[in-house]
Amino acid sequence: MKYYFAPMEGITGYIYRNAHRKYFKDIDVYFTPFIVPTQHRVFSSREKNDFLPEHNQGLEVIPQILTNKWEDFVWAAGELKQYGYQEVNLNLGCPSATVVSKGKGSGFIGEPDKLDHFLEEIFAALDIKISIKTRIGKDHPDEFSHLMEIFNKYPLSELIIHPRVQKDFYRNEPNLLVFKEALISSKNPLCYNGNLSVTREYETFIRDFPSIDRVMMGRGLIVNPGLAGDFKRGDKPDKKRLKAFHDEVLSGYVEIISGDRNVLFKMKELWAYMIQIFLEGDKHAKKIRKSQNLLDYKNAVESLFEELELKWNIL
Ligand SMILES: Cc1cc2nc3c(=O)[nH]c(=O)nc-3n(C[C@H](O)[C@H](O)[C@H](O)COP(=O)(O)O)c2cc1C
Repeated sequence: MKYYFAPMEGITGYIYRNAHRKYFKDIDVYFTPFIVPTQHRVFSSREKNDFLPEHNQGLEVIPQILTNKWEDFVWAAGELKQYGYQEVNLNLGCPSATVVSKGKGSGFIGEPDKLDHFLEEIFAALDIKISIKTRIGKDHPDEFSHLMEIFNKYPLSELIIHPRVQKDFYRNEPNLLVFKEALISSKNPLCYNGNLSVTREYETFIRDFPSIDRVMMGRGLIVNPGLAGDFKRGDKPDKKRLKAFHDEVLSGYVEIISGDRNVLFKMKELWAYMIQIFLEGDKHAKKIRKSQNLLDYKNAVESLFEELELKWNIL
């Protein structure tokens, strides 16, 4: 089984990815949060810093592109190839209103003819591997069989399916029935993504889909950065490793982000997930949320690691 770290905008940038790689070795491929090429033909400095090879040493990284203009995709993929990337990923999943209203992300799968034309152009123009990360429809799962006919026309390096529709956002259960049909109809290799957050869910999934050889995890990995090691070997990280990982992420952000407030914003977003592996974390989570400067924040985190137990040490 290959384990992919899902792209997560605002969270899985290069600081996070490098810290993760240092303390948790089980991820085969990291995907960058989406890059949005524009007609100005420049990447933002945030985007560029994220994909620069010197910021991704020793990591297997696939940059993800979000656009519905084939010319912009071709430009961005061509640039990324110059930086040494051999594969890029197209985002057909982002459900956010601002993206969808522009016909991008999961908005793009609501316009299948336009998508087909886009794919025709990019596959004709590019000499680089292209994968797709998609939802199963904009409004309804019934849309997926037609989308699959389109995907099947092109030699994707893989099709990553997050079996929800745009309107689900991240709610509701992934539609495994549609995924099962995709397994039969896809001419391209498939990767599954969605709600693989604990061993029980993973074991049920691999029992039900024994032919799948790659899975992508997002939120579950932010909650428990050691999730892939747990899936592989039942290896659950201890507090020492989690703390060292946390400290590495924090010092990375302190180095590149100016101002406590902005650093704390990033760290607090992480804690919204990480707190879930601690028993009875409410009081400590509140202290972290309320911290206004780095000193308060560090004290709150120190006392959390000292005082709280990890859920799996008790169960
Ligand atoms: C905060 C957040 C940011 C995300 N950013 C991206 C993104 O940049 N590109 C993308 O394809 N998916 C993005 N996703 C979706 C995830 O990659 C993944 O498909 C989703 O979380 C479902 O997988 P999970 O149940 O394992 O979390 C994002 C999800 C969240 C919650």
